[in-house]
Amino acid sequence: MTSDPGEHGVTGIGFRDHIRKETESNSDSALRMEGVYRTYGTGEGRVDALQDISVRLARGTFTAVMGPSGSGKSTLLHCAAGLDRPTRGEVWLGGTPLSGMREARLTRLRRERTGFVFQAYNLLNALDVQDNITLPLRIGGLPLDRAWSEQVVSRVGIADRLRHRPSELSGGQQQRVAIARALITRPDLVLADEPTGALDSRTGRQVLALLRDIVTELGQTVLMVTHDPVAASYAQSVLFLADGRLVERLESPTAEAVAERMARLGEE
Ligand SMILES: Nc1ncnc2c1ncn2[C@@H]1O[C@H](COP(=O)(O)OP(=O)(O)OP(=O)(O)O)[C@@H](O)[C@H]1O
Repeated sequence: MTSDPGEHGVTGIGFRDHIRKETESNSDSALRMEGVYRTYGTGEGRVDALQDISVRLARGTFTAVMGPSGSGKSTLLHCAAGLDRPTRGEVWLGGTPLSGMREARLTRLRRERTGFVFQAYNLLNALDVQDNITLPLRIGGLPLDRAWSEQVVSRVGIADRLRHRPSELSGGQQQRVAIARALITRPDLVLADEPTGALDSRTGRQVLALLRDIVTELGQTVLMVTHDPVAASYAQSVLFLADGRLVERLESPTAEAVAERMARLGEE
């Protein structure tokens, strides 16, 4: 059998396959970061907040980010969400590369493709629960998918509170509303920054179980920054940062294994 190395040779096929696979795997991924650096300041005041970060989050996965204070966790979250731009490297959100994107388009993409859950809930008390949940749609001029909205509201367990104001809800209920708001656009990536930081441990665990359930039951992808090894143990994998570098990835973490890694990285 003969073959034309120009058309079928290892190099030609390999290269085309490589490009095709890259494109496919990027759209399979909720998030991909490749060789990401983020440097703040110059000279004496220079801080290398992220150094050579490469990571890929498959859709429908729950990943925690841990590391000592100042290790770059928030910077990683912000670069992943397009809130901050890497100094070097590339970020793909749901297969779309973010570098070079104009600010207005990046803002739109962020509204449509990411959902944020904060420690402090950040709900608007002037609006009732229903309007808080659908606010990202109104801000982004996006249509309401009624079936998805009902599924989300019922899954987070606040269907009987839709006409209440956030101040009339417990902390755990408010965080559930915030999770529903993060999900309403059916984003590529839900970013959670210390989502249980303001909750007692029992309520915190219920919120973590909910985050895990939106991954397994609704197919969402969650990236969560936390200081708490128990919180991290709800994720399917944990990324450990130290001095801006990704130093370890732990699969199927237990709280004990996470705490042990953190102690090694110098944090109690
Ligand atoms: N806008 C900025 N300008 C200058 N330095 C910054 C800026 N943002 C972050 N840094 C620095 O980058 C490093 C990483 O910060 P980052 O907030 O990502 O860490 P972190 O792991 O989230 O910390 P923590 O757990 O304390 O919240 C720190 O040294 C921080 O001081």
